[in-house]
Amino acid sequence: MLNVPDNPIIPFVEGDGTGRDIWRASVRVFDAAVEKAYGGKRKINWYEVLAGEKAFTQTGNWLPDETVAAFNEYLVGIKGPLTTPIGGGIRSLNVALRQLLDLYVCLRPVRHFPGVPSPVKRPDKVDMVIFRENTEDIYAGIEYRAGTPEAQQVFDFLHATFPKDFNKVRFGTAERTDAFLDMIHQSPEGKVEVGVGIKTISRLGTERLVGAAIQYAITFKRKSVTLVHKGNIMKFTEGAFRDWGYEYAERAFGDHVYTWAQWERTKAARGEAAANAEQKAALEAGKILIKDAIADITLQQVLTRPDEFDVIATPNLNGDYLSDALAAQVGGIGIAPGGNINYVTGHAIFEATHGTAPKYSDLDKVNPGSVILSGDMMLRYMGWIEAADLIVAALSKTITDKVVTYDFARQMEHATEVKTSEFADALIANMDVILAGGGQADEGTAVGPELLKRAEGRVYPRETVGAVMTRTVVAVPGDASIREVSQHMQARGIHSVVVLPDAQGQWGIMTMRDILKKIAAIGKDINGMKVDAVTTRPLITTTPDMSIVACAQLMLDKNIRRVVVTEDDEPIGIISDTDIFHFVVG
Ligand SMILES: NC(=O)C1=CN([C@@H]2O[C@H](COP(=O)(O)OP(=O)(O)OC[C@H]3O[C@@H](n4cnc5c(N)ncnc54)[C@H](OP(=O)(O)O)[C@@H]3O)[C@@H](O)[C@H]2O)C=CC1
Ligand SMILES: O=C(O)CCC(=O)C(=O)O
Ligand SMILES: [Mg+2]
Repeated sequence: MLNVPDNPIIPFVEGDGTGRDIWRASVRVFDAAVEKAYGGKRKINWYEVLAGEKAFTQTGNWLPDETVAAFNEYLVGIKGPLTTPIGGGIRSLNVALRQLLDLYVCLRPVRHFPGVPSPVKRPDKVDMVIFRENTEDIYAGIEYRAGTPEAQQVFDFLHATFPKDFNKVRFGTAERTDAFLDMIHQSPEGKVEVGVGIKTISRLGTERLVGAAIQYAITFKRKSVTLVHKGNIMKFTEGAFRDWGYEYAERAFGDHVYTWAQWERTKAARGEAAANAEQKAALEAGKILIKDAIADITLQQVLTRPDEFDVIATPNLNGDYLSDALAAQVGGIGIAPGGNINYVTGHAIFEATHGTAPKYSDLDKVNPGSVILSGDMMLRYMGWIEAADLIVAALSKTITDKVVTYDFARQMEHATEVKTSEFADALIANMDVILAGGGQADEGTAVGPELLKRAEGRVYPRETVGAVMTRTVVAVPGDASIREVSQHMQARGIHSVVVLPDAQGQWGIMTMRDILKKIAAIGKDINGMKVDAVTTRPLITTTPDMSIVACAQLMLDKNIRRVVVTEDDEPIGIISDTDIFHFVVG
């Protein structure tokens, strides 16, 4: 757990290209959220450090030592994207920072915000968290340019030591090169031009990454961790990643997980039915399923069967591909946040998934959402949950208000297209609306209240409850502290939460009014009280297909102002008398 002062120094790199516009907008959002959430009690002291083009122009160095030292000293930082030239020039500064600070997890959550346009039918089904290994693999950059003495030395070594393997380098000798040129009627060249890269994946590197993913799944009650690899082809790197992942899961988290490796062993010993029964029992007992998938089919299945993927742990390059591909499903790279984290030392640098998008540089045009949400991740990492919640709630509201940048506007009807800076203005203004209680309920966040099944993306007939209800429900356990939950309700501008089923399996509801009644009865001190103390059970519920008129009658008959909407006995929305009033008045 980090010990964060109220006025922490946080180093930042504004970034190249569009990084400049995005940073200017995002930092205003962060400052406003902290100011509004803590009434001035907390404030971030931003400390600019240089990297990339700005660093080179000012110091002649692309990544000055002072920058690395600052990230090292202050533990938590944030950065904009930095340009990496293709095919030559400097190596990635982004990768260098991850390696220098040993930020071994690249954490990239991918989830859909209601109203965000998407190329898929059910973006709401995408709720995945990518744990990308961040320090190893081919991405680490041990490679040698074709025709250099270094490349030749690698081939000479292979030739001398592993001649059979060397023969697999298709154009590794001048003879083989010229034989092919002859076949296609071209003149011989008498030379070898083959670049070479080295892929390394270690047991320890795999274990710390997979361990972080499983720990995350345990903490946030996720259902599965999928190890995504290309181990059928790269057996001793990606295949080992899978095997070490399974071994570590069983060794370090045996009480919490059930692995497909266990399933295979049981199947071999006692047959498939026994293995299936074992897995079923383990999952029913709340264990997390550790499974694996080969990378190519994964890229198809995250599209066709997104609900089968939850937490994903994967080597570096797969994670790079997967994170951009998945971002597309929930609105694109403009809203794809991330963090590079070392959970052992606590060092973390948060940054968007996207790059510098150079064609839009300095146009005040691109979406700052991904850096804003990276800041949200950073604030959560620091334990400043209230500020983070405020950012997410205001961002969500700004999008549902259809105030969006070009990337969303070009896919939406009746959107108001705004500049990067104007999006930040709208978001900050919405923080006040949220705090005044006028916002929509936000989706549950990773910490605290959890989000229940979502109804986003579904269309219900006019004049039914489904068409009018608030389509997200925040649920809390009955043993949560009322104070903490009330703070969440305040930050999100919501007036009620549902309460997870009790021992009898009955859902409950706690409204702001319930809390007020309690305060009126026992005085202001709600410290130490649990949600259960003011929860009403069982719930009075309706279904999304009930007519608005019938629902209004239900509220009058039962003398209640809010009804929870359920489907398959699970809450999917809440409808209030105010919602019905607004609908009727138009
Ligand atoms: N961590 C980092 O610092 C990273 C750095 N890079 C570097 O960035 C440079 C450019 O890379 P490139 O491949 O062009 O990828 P980019 O991610 O920079 O941009 C590709 C496309 O993504 C869309 N896009 C990117 N950012 C946003 C945003 N904020 N809002 C809306 N749309 C956005 C744009 O799409 P459209 O054209 O459809 O509008 C853009 O043309 C390279 O040098 C690369 O190495 C790349 C990734 C990460
Ligand atoms: O370092 C770069 O330029 C690219 C990095 C990248 O694509 C990523 O981390 O996702
Ligand atoms: Mg990338």
